[in-house]
Amino acid sequence: MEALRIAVTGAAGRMGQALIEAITATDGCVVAGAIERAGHEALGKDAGELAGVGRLDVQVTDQALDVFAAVDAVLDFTAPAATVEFADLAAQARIVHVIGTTGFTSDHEARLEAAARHATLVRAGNMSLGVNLLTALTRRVAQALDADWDIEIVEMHHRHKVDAPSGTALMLGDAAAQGRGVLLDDVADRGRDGQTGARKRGDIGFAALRGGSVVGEHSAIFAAEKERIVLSHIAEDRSIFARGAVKAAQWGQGKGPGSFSMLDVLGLSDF
Ligand SMILES: NC(=O)C1=CN([C@@H]2O[C@H](COP(=O)(O)OP(=O)(O)OC[C@H]3O[C@@H](n4cnc5c(N)ncnc54)[C@H](O)[C@@H]3O)[C@@H](O)[C@H]2O)C=CC1
Ligand SMILES: O=C(O)C1=N[C@H](C(=O)O)C[C@H](O)C1
Repeated sequence: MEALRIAVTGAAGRMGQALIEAITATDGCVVAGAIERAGHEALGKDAGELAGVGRLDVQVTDQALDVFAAVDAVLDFTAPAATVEFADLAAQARIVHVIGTTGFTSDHEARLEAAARHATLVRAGNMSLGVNLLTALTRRVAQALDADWDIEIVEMHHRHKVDAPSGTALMLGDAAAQGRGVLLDDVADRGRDGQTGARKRGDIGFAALRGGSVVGEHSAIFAAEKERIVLSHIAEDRSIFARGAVKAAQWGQGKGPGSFSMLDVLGLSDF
């Protein structure tokens, strides 16, 4: 059987390098393209050497269209404005677009939905097995409890992270809202400062901490009178996200077009 040809966008980034490593470690998958933004110092370098896995004879390029035409899937952990452009290219090339990027606005979301009419998109604010299981558990717990239980989502990440709340925190908040049968947009409290007034019953609150090299920590807290349930996940290494993304690329072959989640990939949609 032919190897699955996978390209990585943002190849020089923290996740880009973890993705190159994960692809090379997966039987039946090869790195067939590596993309960086125009002007990046990594352009022209070997993608394998950049990621510390040895020479792969794949040069980092900014010519995304050429790369997309020659691969079966692209793993994209970059930035929202870049990802919506890549989604259009993936739709043209009819390839699987695995999107790990976070921080989308509602305009970006609409563009991704449009692209999904032609492309197979697999999207998740977090691609690890553990967080997706936590997401399914959060929905179940929220379903079992009434609004006497206040829900708060707390996350901590490294000092370089540019979006807040994290994509994972929003996934957990959305799961909690679904469990409660409400829309997250109607109940989310995303920033408290000053004279906020008392907590509103039914709100889902978010708090984001930033510092050091923390890979990613998330808790969904259910707080009632005199008791609390805390569901937590701690990411110790970016390889957990990268492994999930490679699995999504494999799963997406022959599927779609459409927009899928990691819960679909992991068979947790009905958990
Ligand atoms: N869904 C998940 O499981 C995870 C998602 N993420 C998300 O992935 C994204 C990237 O995170 P990091 O790797 O930590 O960031 P990073 O800043 O280390 O890497 C991003 C890379 O994308 C490149 N890039 C930006 N615009 C580009 C363009 N137009 N074309 C090509 N490359 C471009 C940058 O030059 C950079 O090398 C963030 O949105 C983060 O939240 C991160 C970890 C796990
Ligand atoms: O930026 C990161 O690093 C991470 N981003 C994702 C998020 O926004 O939740 C996933 C993970 O927590 C790491």
